[in-house]
Amino acid sequence: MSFADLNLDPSILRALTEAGYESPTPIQAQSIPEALQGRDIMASAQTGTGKTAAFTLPALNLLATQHPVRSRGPRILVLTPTRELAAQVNEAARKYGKFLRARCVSIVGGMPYPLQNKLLSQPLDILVATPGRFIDHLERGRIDLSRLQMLVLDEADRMLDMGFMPDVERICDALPAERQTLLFSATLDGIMDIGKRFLRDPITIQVAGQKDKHANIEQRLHFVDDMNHKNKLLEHLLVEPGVNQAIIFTSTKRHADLLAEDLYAAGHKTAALHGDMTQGARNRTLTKLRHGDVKVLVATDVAARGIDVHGITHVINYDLPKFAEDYVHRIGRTGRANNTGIAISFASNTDRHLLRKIEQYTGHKFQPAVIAGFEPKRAVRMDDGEGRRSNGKRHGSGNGRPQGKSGFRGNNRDGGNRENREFRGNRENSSFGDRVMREGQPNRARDARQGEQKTDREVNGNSKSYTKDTDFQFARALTEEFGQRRPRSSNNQPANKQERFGNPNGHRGNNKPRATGNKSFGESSPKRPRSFA
Ligand SMILES: Nc1ncnc2c1ncn2[C@@H]1O[C@H](COP(=O)(O)OP(=O)(O)OP(=O)(O)O)[C@@H](O)[C@H]1O
Repeated sequence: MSFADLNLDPSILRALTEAGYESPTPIQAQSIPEALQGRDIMASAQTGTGKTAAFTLPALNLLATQHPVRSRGPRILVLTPTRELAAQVNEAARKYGKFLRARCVSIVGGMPYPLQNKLLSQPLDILVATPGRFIDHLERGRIDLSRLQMLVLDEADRMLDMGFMPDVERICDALPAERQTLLFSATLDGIMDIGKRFLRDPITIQVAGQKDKHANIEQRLHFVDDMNHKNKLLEHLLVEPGVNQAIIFTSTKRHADLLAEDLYAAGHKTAALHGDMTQGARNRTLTKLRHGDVKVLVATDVAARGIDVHGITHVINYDLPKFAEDYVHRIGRTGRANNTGIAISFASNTDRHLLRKIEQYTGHKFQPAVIAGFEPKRAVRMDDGEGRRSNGKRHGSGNGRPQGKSGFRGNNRDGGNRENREFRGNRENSSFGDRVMREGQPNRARDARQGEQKTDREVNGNSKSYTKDTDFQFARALTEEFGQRRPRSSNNQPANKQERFGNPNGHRGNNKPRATGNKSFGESSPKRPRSFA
């Protein structure tokens, strides 16, 4: 099938040819004809399979016909759970709607109101928004909904998880009842109820069951003894041939910052991406990732959601996600648009319950892999319902020596010959990530210091303290900011990991580069923390 068979407006076909698209992906081939018929749709497909175009193209096709009502308001509203995703959808709509001269605007939280007010006062066709900021503008009477024909709920599963459904309900109540509604999600599990509430007689389209998904992503698992082992393995993996760009996921924003700083100091073009950064900083980091100026992104779940960057060859789960759905979204940052990718997860024996949840969700059974020179010292237990045990599958050349194209310095997990290590000066006897490691382990001296732990305001004038640490707390912060939202139940878990861990240095962020001594990875010297590339 070709795009020409889909009955799309010629100006859209021209834009697709210019984008280099030859034929529709399965989700596009199935959704576009139904959407063009005016049907409401609930659709799910694997990450990276072109869901954005699956709803954007029929939405744009509406614009080829003039609306009878002459007003300025949007004809299409796309709601996304995150700001980054909104920016990406907006960009895609502009690309595909280039020859239609579609007027697309993105309105998200964290950006100044005056500019958004100005954008909303101009005539527009497609409005891409996060629910909270949309409601803000709606309540202030800044959005004219009289022409609205189509609502798209993108990443509906995530909107549900992040507690946006009450907002979505309020928005749906305000929209014309005669609209068409398209719902796209990575999974339809738990979404059916939403379909009944917000869609009219929807057709359900599911491309590949959960078990068939991600065939193009090689999923590896490495058992690790401790943080030190994890860091050595990470150092090794990042310099393996074939790594173009990588996203490393950590469980906390604080750890994302620390790991990014240390990787940067080790010579990797690294940046962090998480919800404590300003939206401007998040956008700049993503632009650098897109341009290849950032090679290693250390991110948390919310911030990295939906990132579509072609060069990402590797996803590394430095910490396993707490929710199996997040695993699927993480690994989906690689292997996009028919490419292949590698997803590597680190786990210890205490993570087995998380592994089991992921296995149940994805239908993919992990076979622990071992890289020569990086074998776990503790016996690996991969128990499942059948009592399976494994000591790990050997991965790599198996010549007994660690691999890596250059600068390997990791086969020395107990310290050993530290003179040859890169981190000298004030970082003697440490490897990158050691601070992350120290933060993750019990430390009496540090615990004793906890009472005097400083906030960032005290240290560097930044009002953010790192006491709120997980993405789910970020979701909660959004809830507090915009009212009404219902964070998922696990938000109520003991929140303050970071408070428990304390801070080994008593403070952070003095913005001074650390001495890095002989670097083996790259040449540049660190100049500042956080946005390092
Ligand atoms: N028909 C096509 N031919 C070639 N490339 C395509 C086609 N459709 C989409 N793409 C490209 O595939 C990539 C992934 O598309 P998209 O971001 O829409 O995936 P997705 O399913 O929404 O992923 P996620 O669930 O992770 O957000 C994009 O870079 C897009 O440009």
